[in-house]
Amino acid sequence: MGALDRASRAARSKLRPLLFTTSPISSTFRGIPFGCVDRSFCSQSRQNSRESGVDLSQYPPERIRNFSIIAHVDHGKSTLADRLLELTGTIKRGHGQPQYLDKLQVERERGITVKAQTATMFHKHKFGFPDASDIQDPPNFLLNLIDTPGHVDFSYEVSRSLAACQGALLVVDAAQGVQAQTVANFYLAFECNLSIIPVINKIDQPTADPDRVKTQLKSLFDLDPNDALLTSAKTGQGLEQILPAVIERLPSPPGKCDSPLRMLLLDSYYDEYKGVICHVAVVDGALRKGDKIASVATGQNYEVLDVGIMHPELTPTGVLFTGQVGYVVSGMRTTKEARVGDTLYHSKSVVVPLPGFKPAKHMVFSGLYPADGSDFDALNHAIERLTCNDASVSAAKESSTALGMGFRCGFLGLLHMDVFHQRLEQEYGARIISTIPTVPYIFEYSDGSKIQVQNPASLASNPGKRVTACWEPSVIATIIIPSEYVGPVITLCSERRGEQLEYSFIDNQRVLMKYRLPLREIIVDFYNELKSITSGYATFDYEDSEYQKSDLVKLDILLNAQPVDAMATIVHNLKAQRIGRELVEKLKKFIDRQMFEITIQAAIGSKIIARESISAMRKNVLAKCYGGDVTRKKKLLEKQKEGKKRMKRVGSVDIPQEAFHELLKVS
Ligand SMILES: Nc1nc2c(ncn2[C@@H]2O[C@H](COP(=O)(O)OP(=O)(O)OP(=O)(O)O)[C@@H](O)[C@H]2O)c(=O)[nH]1
Repeated sequence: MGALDRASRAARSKLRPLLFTTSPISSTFRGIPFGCVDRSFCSQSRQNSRESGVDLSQYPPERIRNFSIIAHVDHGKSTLADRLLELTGTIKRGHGQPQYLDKLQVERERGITVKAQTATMFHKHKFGFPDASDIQDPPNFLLNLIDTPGHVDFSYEVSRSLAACQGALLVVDAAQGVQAQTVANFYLAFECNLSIIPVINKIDQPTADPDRVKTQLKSLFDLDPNDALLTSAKTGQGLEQILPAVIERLPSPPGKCDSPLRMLLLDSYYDEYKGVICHVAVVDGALRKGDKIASVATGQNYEVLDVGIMHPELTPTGVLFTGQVGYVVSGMRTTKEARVGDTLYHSKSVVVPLPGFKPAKHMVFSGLYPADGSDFDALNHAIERLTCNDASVSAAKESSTALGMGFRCGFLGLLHMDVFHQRLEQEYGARIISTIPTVPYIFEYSDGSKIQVQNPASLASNPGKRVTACWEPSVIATIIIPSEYVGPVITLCSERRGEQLEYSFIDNQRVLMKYRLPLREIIVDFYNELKSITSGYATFDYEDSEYQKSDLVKLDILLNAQPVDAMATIVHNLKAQRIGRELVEKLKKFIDRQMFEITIQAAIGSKIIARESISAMRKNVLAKCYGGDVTRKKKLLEKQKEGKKRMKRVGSVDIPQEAFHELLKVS
């Protein structure tokens, strides 16, 4: 029985009372007039809770709802978040910037969310409050919305966001229906015991079929079809139901106002002026500017220099109370201090640490080197800063004979790796060379010792020791496709050494298949190929599974008979010949002719399995520049010099940056 089945069974047996809280008003605050809850809580804090006109003392836990928006990629999370921010007046209608919470350049360029973003909204909720004065009063609810990424590589962001929430809007595209990441995200929320409100979005589309989606929600998750809200984030239809449903169906945060402070560190990023800015959820107690706080993880003490909410920009409030989500600046300067999942508390108090988060599991490793060796310090600085905002990346220093000093980095997937590279270049101006991505293999030697290999180069022949066995990580992949594409998908999975575990219809048109696949086989190009053979209709998600015994070999690339450690890779024996040939051909295409002949070889141990050569020639950039203009000649020579900077000299051979990039694409 697969993990999904287990979770599904669990869902069916114990979910019902948990998820379908359909009563209009939760008894915790039914009939409590606004402003009358826990007066002592309000009065003790009023003096310093108004830094920017926002009085957080008006929002005890009963008046707070923390919720995430989760969905498959492109089902409309960020657009829906925009509409909710507009509805509550948090941002102006027609602010001219769609997907407001997708702030990173990489998110805007790729049209995907990669970082979860929190925004605090204030909302006046009238329904169910018999006290008429309540309606006259200012907004009576504080809502923290967390927009999450949809792509499988960023599910760590999703699971961290869910830890700060008590509920989630599960958004499903009315035309596409439930997709692979809808399933994955549902179970993430389910495991966190969140209450779920199903939202069927994009009902304005001509092909929308909300009834079919309701049937899927019922059959897959046992969600009551009557609980689903029908919306269009594009036209605004049905949106007015969302916030009342959030307030009435989701529980308030459970913390204790009069207990010592405990804050969960959710996320952080580095700001040039303020240092590290931490996003926190206040689980118990209250935090004020000037307080002395300590970290459970590092034992270090800090003074709170600034504290506030994301509304949606940083808005100082001077205080955060139980159940609220906001930011804290406390003079932390490095990532090593701001540990995601850490518990922060008042220095002199004694607290039980919060459970924190499971450490991120790195699925893909690759070497990152400065394109120009002298930029190592700059790259070091950039990685240090960026890992502060993306705690799921690991980075350890390593050195390569070919590329000099660099880092071995661990990522959650290939898209994650790609996005990290792009952010390094865009946000920090770093120019990098990355080596062929690899997965963490396990090798056993004749003396019985076992090692995990994250860098193929480190698998150097070990004198006196022979490799006796090896294992590779596998995943359980969930693929949802229209039934007419079943044949090609089965062929693709078999070519990738997959083993079918499940085949079932989720409605009368679509099939859900589960495969066990070696992780190595899906990290490069599997998703693209799957999309192309199913005309874009397939959706795919995976969870890691156990290690499986495998027949692996180290494939070396040699330039002029010298092995290039940065180009070594570990492959399955059966595929070694083809991959070796492809790597050699790619390199031949990208390496320019030089003053001497270059031989490129692929080898397993001492056996050469593929060979190409590039004949000698000096590239004369001035060849077509007949006669006269000396400035034009100078310009061409300058350009050539600039181009050379982007080359990496390995032995005596200059290799352009693109050659390394191209090698990443060989599977
Ligand atoms: N027709 C229609 N299009 C919508 C609706 N909501 C969102 N879209 C469009 O769907 C596309 C994806 O929307 P996003 O809000 O970026 O989706 P997302 O789920 O946040 O995407 P990721 O963050 O990449 O997972 C955009 O082109 C939106 O304009 C809707 O209700 N109707």
